[in-house]
Amino acid sequence: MNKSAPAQAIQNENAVDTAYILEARKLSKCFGGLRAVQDVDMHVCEGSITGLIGPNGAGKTTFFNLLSNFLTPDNGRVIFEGRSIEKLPPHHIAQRGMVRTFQVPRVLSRLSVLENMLLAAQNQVGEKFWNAWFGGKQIAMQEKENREKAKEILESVGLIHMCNNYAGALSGGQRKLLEIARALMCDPKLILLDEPAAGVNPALIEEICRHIQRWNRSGLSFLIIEHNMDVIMSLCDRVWVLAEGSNLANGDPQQVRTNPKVLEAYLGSS
Ligand SMILES: Nc1ncnc2c1ncn2[C@@H]1O[C@H](COP(=O)(O)OP(=O)(O)OP(=O)(O)O)[C@@H](O)[C@H]1O
Repeated sequence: MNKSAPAQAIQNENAVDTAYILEARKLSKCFGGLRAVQDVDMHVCEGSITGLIGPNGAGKTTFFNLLSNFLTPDNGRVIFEGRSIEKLPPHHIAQRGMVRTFQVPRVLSRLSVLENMLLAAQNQVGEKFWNAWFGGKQIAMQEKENREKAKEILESVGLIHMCNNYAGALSGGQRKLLEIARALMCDPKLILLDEPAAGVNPALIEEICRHIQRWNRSGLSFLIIEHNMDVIMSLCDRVWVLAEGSNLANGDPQQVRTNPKVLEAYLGSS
């Protein structure tokens, strides 16, 4: 894991830097006349925790939607582990190892916590599994493995005691945790987290941060949108700043925090 990899300029359209697990090149998206994301470049170094910040309406969630192809970019490329993914459907991107969460967690309220986890595993095995293993015995074996894996992950995030409860009975913070736990069922290499601390009580925020650091130590990379600057400052190696849909700045958290352009963008938006 290279925590102190220096930023390297994006060189030419086809050169791929293998130190970057994810790279966005000139990504753009308009909604009618509104340029929500405009020519945005960004990279995430392998093994890093990278932050994405900016005032409300800066284009952060739209940018996540473009990275994960929940929205089709008007222009630009998304490169994950050296290969273009901007034309792949979201579930194929997840199978390659990049998974995301949402600002408002998308848990299935009327399924149990455990069932929510098992659904994520089905996405992971996808067509490959169903095509290759049509026999009931193999499916049963796979289900047993998934169940064990789900319980292990739930245990590690402190939700195991709720595994048979409806997901709808979880608190807002616990839903965020379940969404991250569900992402782990896909054995990701990179997780995109959209505001993991929003609406979460301080004790649970600390717990979520500790989990993120623990998973990161074991090799998982993160890209995190977050308004809570304490979270960004304590977790991130590098921070990218968007304002009005464009790149404003990037650097280590301290550089970004004291950058006059960044301060102005935030103060100007209040
Ligand atoms: N589906 C959509 N249709 C039209 N406009 C949209 C759509 N999604 C986002 N926008 C607009 O694009 C701009 C960027 O929105 P986005 O949600 O990406 O910002 P954000 O930085 O994530 O904001 P916040 O921090 O408040 O969540 C906003 O002006 C928003 O109103």
